[in-house]
Amino acid sequence: MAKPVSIEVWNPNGKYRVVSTKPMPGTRWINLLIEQDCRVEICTQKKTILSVEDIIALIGDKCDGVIGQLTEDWGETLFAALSRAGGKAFSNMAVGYNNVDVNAANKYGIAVGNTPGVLTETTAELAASLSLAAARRIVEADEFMRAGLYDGWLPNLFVGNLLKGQTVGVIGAGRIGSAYARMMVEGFKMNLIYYDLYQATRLEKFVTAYGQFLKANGEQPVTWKRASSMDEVLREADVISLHPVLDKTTYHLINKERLATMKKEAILVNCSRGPVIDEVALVEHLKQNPMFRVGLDVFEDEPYMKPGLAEMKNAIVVPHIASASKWTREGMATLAALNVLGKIKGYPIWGNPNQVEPFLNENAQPPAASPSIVNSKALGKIKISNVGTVCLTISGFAGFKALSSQQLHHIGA
Ligand SMILES: NC(=O)C1=CN([C@@H]2O[C@H](COP(=O)(O)OP(=O)(O)OC[C@H]3O[C@@H](n4cnc5c(N)ncnc54)[C@H](O)[C@@H]3O)[C@@H](O)[C@H]2O)C=CC1
Ligand SMILES: O=C(O)C(=O)CO
Repeated sequence: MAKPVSIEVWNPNGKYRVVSTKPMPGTRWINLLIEQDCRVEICTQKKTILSVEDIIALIGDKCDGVIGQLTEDWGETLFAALSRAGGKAFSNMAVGYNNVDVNAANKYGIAVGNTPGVLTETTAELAASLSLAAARRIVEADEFMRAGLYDGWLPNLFVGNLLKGQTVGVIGAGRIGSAYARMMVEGFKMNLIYYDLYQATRLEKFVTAYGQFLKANGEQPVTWKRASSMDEVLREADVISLHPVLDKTTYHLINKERLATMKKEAILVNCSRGPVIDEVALVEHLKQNPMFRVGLDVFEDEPYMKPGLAEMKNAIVVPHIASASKWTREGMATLAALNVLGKIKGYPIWGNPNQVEPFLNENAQPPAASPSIVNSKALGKIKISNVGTVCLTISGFAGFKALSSQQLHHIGA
């Protein structure tokens, strides 16, 4: 039997019971829920990662929906418990949902939400920060300074890499990978090589246009190339940033053999998920190649690092903070809450999870829709088309009913 968990309750008389497994930034998400007759219960237990038993205790006998975290194991056991409690909705407060067994959720008819878009630029900025910090050895130099070792300017002190004119490689050029690529190309005039299962057309157009602009101004134009294999990126790029989803196809994408194909002085950045890199192989590679550098936000056995990593001077390690800007974290909380609310209220699903701005406008009511439900197709949920209607502010289900048939379609229909 799990110990009782401590909770904070908002709007105790609300009709729908929504549980958040963690306090989340801001209050807008709470207000949006209580305005719609939800009783909001927030777990305030001083324990960073809640166990399945803890969460079962939180769900209790009656629960309409849960907002959870990427550190939690949302599988058969939890979805069965949520279903028994009458729950119909779960949302991760994260865009990645590799901690969620979506098939198990489908089995119980539970909607699974995530929070795309609002963290794109923030996460890309951290990847860019790690790239720069690694290229210019900022963490090593900072430690040196604080240790009182600086006794005067020297021609060879902390010499790093110039990014301008080098090649940036992106693996997984989706929302975040493309945003990172744009930052590195525009900010540092790097050439781009990327690998993704799909063509990143907008990104290609951006680099082409920027290259033309530079050329027109008498500068060396930047270039882009879509690689036909990931290995091509690893061989050619000077800085490589990983941004794919974590699934069976990307587990240990970077392993001993692939590390060996990279340039000896390359920089590798990971702001996706830890298991995309074989971290044991990485530690060995860092030991053998002191000029090879990494910037890591995520770890294979998070929150732990593989033995030896913490001692490596050529590794910069930060604790999974890539999405940690105030605006983004508050926005993630809002999207997660609205995903759960949308299902409870029977709203349709927003048609384009890449255009979530209307949900984030603090001066307007959010659209009556769930911003992003990843298993909408399996649940046969109605999608609302927001193409060209990003300012749509229908309020309530009646507004949704009033939409024309062109604006609604069944997924897969
Ligand atoms: N460190 C952090 O705090 C954060 C980490 N993330 C991670 O970043 C991931 C990506 O997020 P978004 O860019 O929003 O998702 P996205 O879905 O827009 O992009 C992922 C891209 O990976 C590509 N991809 C999938 N399998 C691949 C493969 N085998 N090889 C190459 N490319 C492949 C997809 O085609 C897609 O373009 C999330 O799933 C999450 O795990 C996201 C936000 C913050
Ligand atoms: O959204 C995600 O996937 C995260 O990793 C949280 O920042």
